[in-house]
Amino acid sequence: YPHSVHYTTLVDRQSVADEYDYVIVGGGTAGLTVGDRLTEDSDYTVLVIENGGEPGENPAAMSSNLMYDINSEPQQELNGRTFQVGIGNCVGGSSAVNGQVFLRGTKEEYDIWAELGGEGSTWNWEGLLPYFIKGIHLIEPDQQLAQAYNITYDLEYWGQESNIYAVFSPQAQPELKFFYDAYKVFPGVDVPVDSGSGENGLYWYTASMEPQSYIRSYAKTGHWDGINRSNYQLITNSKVNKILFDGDVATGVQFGSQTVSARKEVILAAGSVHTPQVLQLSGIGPSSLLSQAGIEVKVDLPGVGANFQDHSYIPSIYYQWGNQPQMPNVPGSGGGVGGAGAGHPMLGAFLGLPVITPDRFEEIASAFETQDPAQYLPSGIDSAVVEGYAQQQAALSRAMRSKDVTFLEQMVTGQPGGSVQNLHPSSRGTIYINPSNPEAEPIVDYRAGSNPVDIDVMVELVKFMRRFMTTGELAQYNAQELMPGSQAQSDSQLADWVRGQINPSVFHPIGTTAKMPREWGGVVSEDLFVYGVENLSVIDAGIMPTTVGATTSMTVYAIAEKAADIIKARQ
Ligand SMILES: Cc1cc2nc3c(=O)[nH]c(=O)nc-3n(C[C@H](O)[C@H](O)[C@H](O)COP(=O)(O)OP(=O)(O)OC[C@H]3O[C@@H](n4cnc5c(N)ncnc54)[C@H](O)[C@@H]3O)c2cc1C
Repeated sequence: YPHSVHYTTLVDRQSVADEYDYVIVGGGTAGLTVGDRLTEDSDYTVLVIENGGEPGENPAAMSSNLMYDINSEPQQELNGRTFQVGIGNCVGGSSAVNGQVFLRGTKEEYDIWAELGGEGSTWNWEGLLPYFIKGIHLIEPDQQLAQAYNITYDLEYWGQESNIYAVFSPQAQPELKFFYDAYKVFPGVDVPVDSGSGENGLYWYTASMEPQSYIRSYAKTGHWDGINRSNYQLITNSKVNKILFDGDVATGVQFGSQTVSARKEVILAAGSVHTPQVLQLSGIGPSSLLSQAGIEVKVDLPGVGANFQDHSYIPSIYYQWGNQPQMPNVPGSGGGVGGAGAGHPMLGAFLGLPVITPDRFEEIASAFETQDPAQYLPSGIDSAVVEGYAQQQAALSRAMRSKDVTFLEQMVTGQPGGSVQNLHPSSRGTIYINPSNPEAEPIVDYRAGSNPVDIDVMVELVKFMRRFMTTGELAQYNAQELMPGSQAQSDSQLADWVRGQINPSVFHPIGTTAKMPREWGGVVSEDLFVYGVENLSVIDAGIMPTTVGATTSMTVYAIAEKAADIIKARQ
């Protein structure tokens, strides 16, 4: 693979030019994707400014030396616990340290983005699918393994051009086929032909890794290494402090004691946690916060840092078999392949609320739908943010009634029980600068469980696991629940238990610079321009107005591919 050779210029501070066409803040997943695409045209120059350094080859998931050290505020509704805010701090950003689980959401989930964007929005499934195809290169699975395990796929949903790879693991475990067979016949569970078809249910999925070597495939290997273009430059170990303006026009950025100008645009790709910080430090954000921090207000944009969402999960529900099941007679394969996702072919169940809780989904949806939208948002939050939440409430309560919007993700490990994830939390958090030390890490508050619907949904996810483990195909194995166990039977006992168990982050932060109308608390427009100023865009995970039922990196690549086309079209 040619990209193991490093060609593209890594500049040092002395050799940064005074001016580029585009200055991209953050050399992470979205930043490098867009940097690569914009410099395919040799007429345009790009400087990417990255806070972290360069990782070595094949960085391990969650390498602490490649990550920020940030902890959340204590979570009141989760018994006051605090949580690690995981984000990559290196070239490649979070794609350098993530778990490599490579998934996309369902059609309905992306269609909600268009609905929240306004009439004529192209940020729907149909408008994003070409960018999933452009952005991701699928490598077909080993055919023998595919046959034995029912690993199906459809090349219609994938491309063959990108240097970002989606690869089926070469390893196999009969235990997964055992659970596959049990899930397949569970009431309401569909089996789409491809994990990327925009449908949910039970499917085998890929990991972001290189073909053959199975090392990490990420923004650095796909969009930086081996690209020989003098118009594509990257400076590392450089933190952007703020955006520079001439009137309302963004003209460049300041990093440390240095500045650099952008002839065409400043493009923010610092991720969901730091892009709002850079905006707030530049005077774009909620005016009350900025005044508290002593920052002159350039644009009162209350949505900056609001609307913060992440997936949440319970790490483990423990079972042991009463009667040990016989495993199916399919080929297994040995170890020896490194990297997340390489350990076994990856299998998951992705299910809508009507499948999870046929008896209660309607009650939960109507309770959510009829809430006063301001009731569970931070008190005193701007009315535009409340209006945006009201719009989301309408869309998400409909989503609760659809089996095609994924609320539960259960990654199948081959062991009984396991983790359950809620992929559509209703609570909304905030990421704000610390008014007494704005340049320090921002204050991250998930506000997890602040909307009680999230506790209800998590209780139903636990009850679903119980139903799956003890009825239908699996009933004959007489599985015994060790945790939560017999102490937590009633819904209210389960609610107490989940408050002590929920982790509010699967490291998929989104929503803090949402693409929504300004009067709904949005921060960027349909063409990704920040409201109230010119020549300033955001292209990272923060623009997602609502979560999708999937890990986020593949969606970030698709967003970035689309963003690159949008930006090029305005040249
Ligand atoms: C531990 C972990 C596990 C994950 N697991 C998975 C998974 O299995 N599957 C999956 O699909 N997704 C996973 N994700 C999520 C996914 O990787 C992210 O959603 C996605 O990569 C975010 O892309 P981004 O471009 O928005 O931000 P990032 O890729 O995080 O890029 C932002 C970049 O901006 C830089 N930056 C920040 N502030 C500044 C500044 N002021 N100046 C200059 N540079 C700055 C950062 O250092 C970083 O490099 C995981 C994430 C983490 C952290």
